[in-house]
Amino acid sequence: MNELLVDRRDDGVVVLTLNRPDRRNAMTEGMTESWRRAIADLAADRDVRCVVVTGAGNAFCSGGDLSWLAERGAESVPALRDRMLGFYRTWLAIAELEVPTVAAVNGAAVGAGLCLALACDLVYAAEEARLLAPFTSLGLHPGMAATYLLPRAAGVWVAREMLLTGRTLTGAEAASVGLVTRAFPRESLLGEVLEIASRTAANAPVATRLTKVALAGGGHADLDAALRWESLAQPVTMASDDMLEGLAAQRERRAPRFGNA
Ligand SMILES: C/C=C/C(=O)SCCNC(=O)CCNC(=O)[C@H](O)C(C)(C)COP(=O)(O)OP(=O)(O)OC[C@H]1O[C@@H](n2cnc3c(N)ncnc32)[C@H](O)[C@@H]1OP(=O)(O)O
Repeated sequence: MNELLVDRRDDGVVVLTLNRPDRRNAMTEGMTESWRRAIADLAADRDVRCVVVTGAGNAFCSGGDLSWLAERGAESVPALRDRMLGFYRTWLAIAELEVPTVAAVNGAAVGAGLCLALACDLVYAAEEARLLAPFTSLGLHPGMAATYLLPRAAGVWVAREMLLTGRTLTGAEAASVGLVTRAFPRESLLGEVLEIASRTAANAPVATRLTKVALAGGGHADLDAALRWESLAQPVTMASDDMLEGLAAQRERRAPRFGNA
């Protein structure tokens, strides 16, 4: 079975579906390798406008495959360090894509699976989805940038509760504390996300890529850095045909027809 499904839609949206529903889409080495190739392909493809990540079946992703952890073998700490760094970097390469990325958290998002969702630019969850990061109850230090991604998304108090006590949030609770962008009823989640992704994909590609890059990682560190970036990036878009097309479309009350990235 293909553990990662890649669906390229006509509107420039690509849907990546983690596909091990019987194991709640737990990450294996095979899935990780498929992910590495898929992200590299997307990074090189100028026709891609937006990437959606979701899970097959009733879960988003249950994190690292527990059977791999249980059968850890005799690997040394330095060897495990290299392996884990490679694992984290492969999955979090989604954060390096220049196009907007959207997580559709259709069900449980656990540990590294939750971090994968939080590495996306927008995160929408099913209201009843369970979101948790139970590393320490498994005897593990958090990984997959959990100690960075959770406080950044939800603030220190919620992040500490999730990482120290193992608190589980529903999708609705996660939306109310700002851990995710918004929650939808499970049955309408994917439709809503595809609609949002399609709208995002219809915006001017260069302006969208530059905006995504500016916002990645939480935005610029200070006012001056933001002004310096914007005073370079905004003129790039002012000089583009896309801006003329956007203005004409607004004037003529029609949808814009933008060029390629
Ligand atoms: C380096 C990375 C570290 C981390 O990511 S730490 C976090 C590790 N992940 C977890 O601790 C999650 C463990 N799983 C769960 O808590 C639950 O599952 C869920 C909340 C995700 C879903 O619950 P439900 O829908 O009730 O499913 P179910 O009956 O618990 O599981 C169905 C089958 O899926 C297997 N499974 C679930 N998660 C994993 C996993 N992470 N790795 C390997 N297998 C998993 C189960 O064992 C079971 O299997 P069977 O049907 O044979 O009993």
